[in-house]
Amino acid sequence: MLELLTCSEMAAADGRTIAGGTPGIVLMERAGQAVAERVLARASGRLRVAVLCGPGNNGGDGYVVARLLAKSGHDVAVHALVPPDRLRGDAAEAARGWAGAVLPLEGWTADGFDVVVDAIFGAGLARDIAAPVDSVIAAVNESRAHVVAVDVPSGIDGDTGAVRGCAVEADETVTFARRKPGHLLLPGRMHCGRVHVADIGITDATVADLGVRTAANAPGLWSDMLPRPDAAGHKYKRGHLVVASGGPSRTGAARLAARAGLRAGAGLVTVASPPDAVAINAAQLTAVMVRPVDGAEGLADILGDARFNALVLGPALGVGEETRRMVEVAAAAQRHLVLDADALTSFAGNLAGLWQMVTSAVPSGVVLTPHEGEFSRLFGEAEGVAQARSKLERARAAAAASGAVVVLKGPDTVIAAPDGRAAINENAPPWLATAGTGDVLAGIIGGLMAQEMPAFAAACAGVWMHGAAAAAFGPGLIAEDLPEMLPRVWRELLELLFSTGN
Ligand SMILES: NC(=O)C1=CN([C@@H]2O[C@H](COP(=O)(O)OP(=O)(O)OC[C@H]3O[C@@H](n4cnc5c(N)ncnc54)[C@H](O)[C@@H]3O)[C@@H](O)[C@H]2O)[C@@H](O)CC1
Ligand SMILES: [K+]
Repeated sequence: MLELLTCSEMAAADGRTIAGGTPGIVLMERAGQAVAERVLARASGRLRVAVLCGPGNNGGDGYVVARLLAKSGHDVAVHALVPPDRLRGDAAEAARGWAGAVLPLEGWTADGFDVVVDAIFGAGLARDIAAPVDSVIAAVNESRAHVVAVDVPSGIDGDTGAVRGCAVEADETVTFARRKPGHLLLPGRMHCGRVHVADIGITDATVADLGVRTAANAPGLWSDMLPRPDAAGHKYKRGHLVVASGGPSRTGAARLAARAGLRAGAGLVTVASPPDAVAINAAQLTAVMVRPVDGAEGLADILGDARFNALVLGPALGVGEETRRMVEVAAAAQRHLVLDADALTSFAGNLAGLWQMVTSAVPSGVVLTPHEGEFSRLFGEAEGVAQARSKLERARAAAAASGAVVVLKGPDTVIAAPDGRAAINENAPPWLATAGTGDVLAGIIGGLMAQEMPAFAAACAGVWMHGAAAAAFGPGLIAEDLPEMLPRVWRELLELLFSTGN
């Protein structure tokens, strides 16, 4: 159930289900039933419900909801954007099932309603909201009624999560078959409230046949690729991660990443330190080792030892030629690579160089972990990025343009692979946005890759574990706390794996 369907994939799933013998009106009836159940679940007495219906099938769902709630004894008012005789197909049929009055949507006010059912626009939203719907949405958002959105809050683009002009702020959203990207991407996610997924009879096989490439990031996506504790395990079998440190005044970021890599399960972790920063690093490291490594040449020397199988390059490493050469050396040596921060910025405006570096590292896999600023410096000019309609599409275009797995960070981090797979993360609490947490993320992903977890799976798992660690700690978190929460996250993950028999 982790797949996320675009509006056109959802339409295809509807179409195939209808072609398979389930009439569209039956799907609409089930959709309306699921929404009505959410409203009824809250009812302790007679509710005054406003059902706001648009001109398409989302409005059709609304008429079904209205009929079912009235039948259950609630006081229902239908307000519609167009008169029922202007509806077509299933929506027209659903409207015929509503015996009550249909009042205009224009000028609707929230007075006295306990519940608003938002069935104005769903997957068919095609342009920005204009008058008169804009003032109705404003009235919905100002009202104290409980707002239940059908499929998506009206005004939210289901594919991108964008607000088209203005959008309903729902308390609950009932969607069908699977969630859509717009339920997870910001700002859409903030408008949905709690999201329920209702089964309307679209089978798993129908969804599987669509070849969906987008998923919500959760353990089910990658748990079978997680490194497992092995009784016969040996630290040398769990990889040796190298994290490059900046100069004497810029060493903290590498140590954060290194500790996170160790907690993520890498067998050994070494901080590769400029010689003049070795004393500083050594004074603050215990389980993590430190080794003097002088720039790209020094790195090439130590990579003669095949046991150093994964590297994190970038946190506070410095922007420029030397950093770029270090990245190129590591890529040419075909090590698993996580590139963050300064390593990314060192390739700004040099997409061709980035591509060349990534392709020389193949098949080891390269993961890039830019935040928005680094992303635009790196990929602003890349094919498909400027035209992309959403964060999801931008990350996907960047992965295709670079050949690397791209982790585009933020409250709705998107992880995209060059082959088109993508995942949207949703477990990051707001307090994760604090200094140094990006270094920790790079370290976790590097630690998983050191254990030979494939790049896309390691990136997805790393992002999820990072969010779970922050959620487990709670507010007040600083970056140093994150690695210390990983044992708890591991325990929960492993319990989950054993309980599901994976
Ligand atoms: N058989 C199906 O395909 C099913 C569809 N379902 C519902 O159908 C919805 C999709 O229905 P539709 O494709 O008819 O799309 P919508 O009902 O979301 O809206 C399409 C209509 O709105 C108009 N419109 C779009 N943007 C507008 C704007 N900014 N201002 C004014 N008018 C605008 C369009 O011209 C069109 O008339 C789903 O969200 C879901 O609620 C469910 O009933 C389940 C089954
Ligand atoms: K809606």
